[in-house]
Amino acid sequence: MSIEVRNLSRQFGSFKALDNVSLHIDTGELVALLGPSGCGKTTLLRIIAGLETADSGSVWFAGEDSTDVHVRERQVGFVFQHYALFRHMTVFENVAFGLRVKHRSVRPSESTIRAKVKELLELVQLDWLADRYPSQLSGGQRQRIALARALAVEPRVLLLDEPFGALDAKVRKELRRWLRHLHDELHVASVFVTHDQEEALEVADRVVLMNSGRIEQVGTPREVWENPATPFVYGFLGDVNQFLGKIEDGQLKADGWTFAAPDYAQAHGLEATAYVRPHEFDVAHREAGREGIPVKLNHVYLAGPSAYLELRHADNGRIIEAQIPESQYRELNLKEGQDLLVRPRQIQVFATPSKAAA
Ligand SMILES: Nc1ncnc2c1ncn2[C@@H]1O[C@H](COP(=O)(O)OP(=O)(O)OP(=O)(O)O)[C@@H](O)[C@H]1O
Repeated sequence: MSIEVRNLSRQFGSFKALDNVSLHIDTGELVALLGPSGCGKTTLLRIIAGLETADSGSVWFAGEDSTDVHVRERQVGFVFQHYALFRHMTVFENVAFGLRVKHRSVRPSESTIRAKVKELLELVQLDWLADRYPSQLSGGQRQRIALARALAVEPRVLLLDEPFGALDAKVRKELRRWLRHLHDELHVASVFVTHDQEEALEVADRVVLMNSGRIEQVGTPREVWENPATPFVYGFLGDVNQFLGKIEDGQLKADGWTFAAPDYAQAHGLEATAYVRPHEFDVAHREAGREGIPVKLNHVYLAGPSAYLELRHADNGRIIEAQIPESQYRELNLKEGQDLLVRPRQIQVFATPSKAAA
């Protein structure tokens, strides 16, 4: 079932938690809401679920206006970060709960409930834990049971709020891959909230980047990573170097380097910033006739297949961070204190927001 939200806004007092948010999610899509703490991710998820109401805007399920449909009738399955299972119930009874509390007229028979729970436990690959209590499970197992419980009522959409937030890095990684498989099997529309960019980029079909109650960009992981639409997205998805300067004739001059800025061909004297990711620099020794930004190698940090170089601009002392393959670091025979040149391979220029708006 597709989900659509149109022009949603929500204020808490004078604080705008959501500011005119519109989004469409297709059946079968797994979408990540990604952004810093307090940007409105959970509020958006809760409004989609029907747990929270918007001040204005609408929520559509399968093309039908569901803004005023009660949470119970929306057929959504939820999983929250600290979604406590019922401690006094076995795993089996936890998963059966949503079916047992159905109104008598629609409640399945006991044998149907038992078959359904068994099937769900097999789906989350934990059927062997049916008789255990939540306290006898690991964190990852508990989250999978919470998912099985959410799925018991056959939700048409699955909403997950930081479902793996409280788990350690290794378990998180396993569970997010597993979620991806499960989602594909179920073919529902799923939305999950995360502030972990790696999690969003690895698992989701599309990523919705949120900031201060607004959507900054929606795209596939590749689109948002390769073509960040705004400075915020650039900064949020990984490390980035910034070069501040002024645009003249479609070029940004900053830190002794000329950055192409074709989007601003007509601008003159406009303040702007070039963004360069650490791995988008070529690094070379300084030689006569070779062009680049002159830097000194301050410090090298080796981490597995990559070498992280902390470089200091030779003229103004500003720090530039570069990342090169460890093999290249060895080939270049780099030593701390050496004079080097760096050349940006890929850049993006954005006008400084306040000036652009003026
Ligand atoms: N019931 C409420 N009353 C007042 N303010 C609220 C309420 N719910 C949320 N807010 C505020 O709205 C903003 C957005 O909250 P929300 O929980 O949606 O953010 P989030 O992006 O999910 O953050 P996090 O990643 O920290 O969970 C926050 O500043 C929060 O303090």
